[in-house]
Amino acid sequence: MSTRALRLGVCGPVGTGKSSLIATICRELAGTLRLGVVTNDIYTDEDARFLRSAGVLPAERIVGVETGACPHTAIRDDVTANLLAVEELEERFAPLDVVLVESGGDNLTATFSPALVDVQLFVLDVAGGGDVARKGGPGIERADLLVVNKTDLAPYVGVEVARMVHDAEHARQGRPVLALSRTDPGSVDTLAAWVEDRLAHFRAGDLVPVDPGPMAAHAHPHPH
Ligand SMILES: Nc1nc2c(ncn2[C@@H]2O[C@H](COP(=O)(O)OP(=O)(O)OP(=O)(O)O)[C@@H](O)[C@H]2O)c(=O)[nH]1
Repeated sequence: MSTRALRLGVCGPVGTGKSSLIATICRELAGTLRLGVVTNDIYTDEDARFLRSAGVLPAERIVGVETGACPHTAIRDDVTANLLAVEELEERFAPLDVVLVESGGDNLTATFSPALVDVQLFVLDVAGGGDVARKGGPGIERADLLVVNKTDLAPYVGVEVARMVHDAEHARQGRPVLALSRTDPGSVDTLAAWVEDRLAHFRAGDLVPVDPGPMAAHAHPHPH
C-alpha cells in the first residue's frame, strides 16, 4: 500500500491536446478523486495558466515548472524540479489521489523517467497524420496508454481513425490504444475509467512502472 498519490505522466508532440486531455480528466474525476497537476514549459507557465483558467481544479493545485532550454531533461534525465513540485503538492494537499504531470514542448520521442511517474500516456492527434502511429518511437510503442486524439477532426484531415488505431496497436504489440475526442463522451468515459483502473492497481501495490525507453538522440539549442 502506498500513501503518496499515483503520478501520471502525459507527453506527446506539441499541440496534440495534452493540456486539454488533462483538463478533461480533471473535469471527469475531480468530483470523486483528489487531484493535483504539474505542468512543464520552457520559459513560461502557459500550460498551468491555461488549466487554471479552465476552472477544472482550484488554481493552487496546478503548479508550473519552468524547465529552461531542454524540456525533455526535466522529465527524463534530471527529474529533481518535477519531483519537488509533485512532493510539494502532495504535502500541501495531503492526501492526494492522483498527480498529473504534463511534459512541455516535446518532440515525438519524449518519454518520462519511471523515477518521476508511475504510469504514462502518450498523446498523438489525427491532425499529425495517419502515418505517425505506424512510424513508432519509444513513447508510441511502449507508453502505458497511447491516445489518438481529436478524432472529431479526422474527416477534415483525411485520416481514417480505425486505420490509425490499427497501425498503433500493431506498433505497440497489443498495448492499449484509445481513440479520443473531447466531443465524444464514450471515449472520455473510457479515459477516466483507465485512470481509475491504474489507481486501483497502484493502491493494491501491483502497478509496476514501465520505462518506455530513452528518447532518440536530439540536439539541445544553445541559450546564447
Ligand atoms: N477538435 C478538437 N480539438 C482539440 C481537442 N483537444 C484539444 N484540441 C485543441 O487542440 C489545440 C491544442 O490543444 P492543447 O491542449 O493546448 O495541446 P498541448 O498538447 O497541451 O499543446 P502544447 O502544450 O503547446 O504542447 C487547442 O486548440 C485545443 O482546443 C479535441 O478533442 N478535438
